[in-house]
Amino acid sequence: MRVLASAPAKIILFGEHSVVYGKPAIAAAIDLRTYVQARFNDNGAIKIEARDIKTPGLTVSFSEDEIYFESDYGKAAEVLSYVRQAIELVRDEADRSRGVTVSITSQIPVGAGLGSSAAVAVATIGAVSKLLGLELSNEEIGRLGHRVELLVQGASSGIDPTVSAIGGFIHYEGGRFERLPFMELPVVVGYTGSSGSTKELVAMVRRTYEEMPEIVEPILTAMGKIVEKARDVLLSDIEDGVRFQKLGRLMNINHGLLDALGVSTKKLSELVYAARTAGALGAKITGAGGGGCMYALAPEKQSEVATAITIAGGTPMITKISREGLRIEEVLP
Ligand SMILES: Nc1ncnc2c1ncn2[C@@H]1O[C@H](COP(=O)(O)OP(=O)(O)OP(=O)(O)O)[C@@H](O)[C@H]1O
Ligand SMILES: C[C@@](O)(CCO)CC(=O)[O-]
Ligand SMILES: [Mg+2]
Repeated sequence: MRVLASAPAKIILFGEHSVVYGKPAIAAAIDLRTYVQARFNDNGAIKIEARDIKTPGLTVSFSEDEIYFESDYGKAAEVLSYVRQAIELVRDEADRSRGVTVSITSQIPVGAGLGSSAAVAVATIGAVSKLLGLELSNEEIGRLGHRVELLVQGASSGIDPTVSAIGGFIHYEGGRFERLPFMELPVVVGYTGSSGSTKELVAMVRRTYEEMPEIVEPILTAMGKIVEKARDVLLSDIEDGVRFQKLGRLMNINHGLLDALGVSTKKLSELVYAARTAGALGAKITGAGGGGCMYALAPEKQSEVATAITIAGGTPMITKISREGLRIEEVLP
């Protein structure tokens, strides 16, 4: 038997980092996906084939007529830890005796703030649980995905695996989510081309918080207030033009506060300012930062903003919100 599952990337519209401290956040699934195929193998082991993730620490030396390979197995194992933990959690719930092979292909840039870790965990749990005959709802799979992130990262709010599992638009707070009405948002994502590790960025913010709680706490509180205002704007019965203007202002304030926490980079800020100059109503980091992506809200200006992001040295992506979360694509005997 073979099962193919897929799970989407996400953007955090408002509230990354502060959500780790129990404040609310708003996120949406987008139409980039990670695909995971799971099948049984005969040797009782876990085998992972991750084709589009670079193997770190591989050194190749050439001499006269010989080639030597040296690999840092520790680093390679660390990179696959989300997939491995996802498989282990499902085997703990079902059957540890059967060997499982998992093959991954992904459209989501890694470490870019678009939730690649959550998508790979959720798609793996979806495929392996179906293979092992467990009937889990997408919500339950989102909760298991949160456990994977906690085990690997040490800290995670759970918003990324939740939105990847259930899709659409959500308001998330303290482990609970509320679905927001679906709407098309005219957004452009800008990728800096560099990556940041969510585990390290969350730990860095934690250190700053512990050093200066009297300064960082009000920043996190303000971020939570931005999210509540944004939720009111998203739910209110106003004309789209006014709605986008209000959201744009809130995005710009949220970006400034993320910058104050130290998670922006020169390149991210350049893309943010380039997008605003080209007519975006708002632009901010999305996800953990430290590289990765920003997004801009640009009604009727998406192509101008995409061009400005390219000129500033980034890669623009005009994405759509994905209504669907985890999806079982096919089950073959
Ligand atoms: N296609 C993949 N195959 C295997 N592992 C992956 C894949 N994509 C992501 N990962 C795992 O996720 C890690 C990156 O996760 P990280 O949380 O740091 O960034 P992100 O999820 O892309 O961004 P953010 O958390 O800010 O949204 C990689 O180092 C790797 O361990
Ligand atoms: C930085 C963070 O807030 C969002 C990462 O997409 C981490 C988390 O919520 O677990
Ligand atoms: Mg992640």
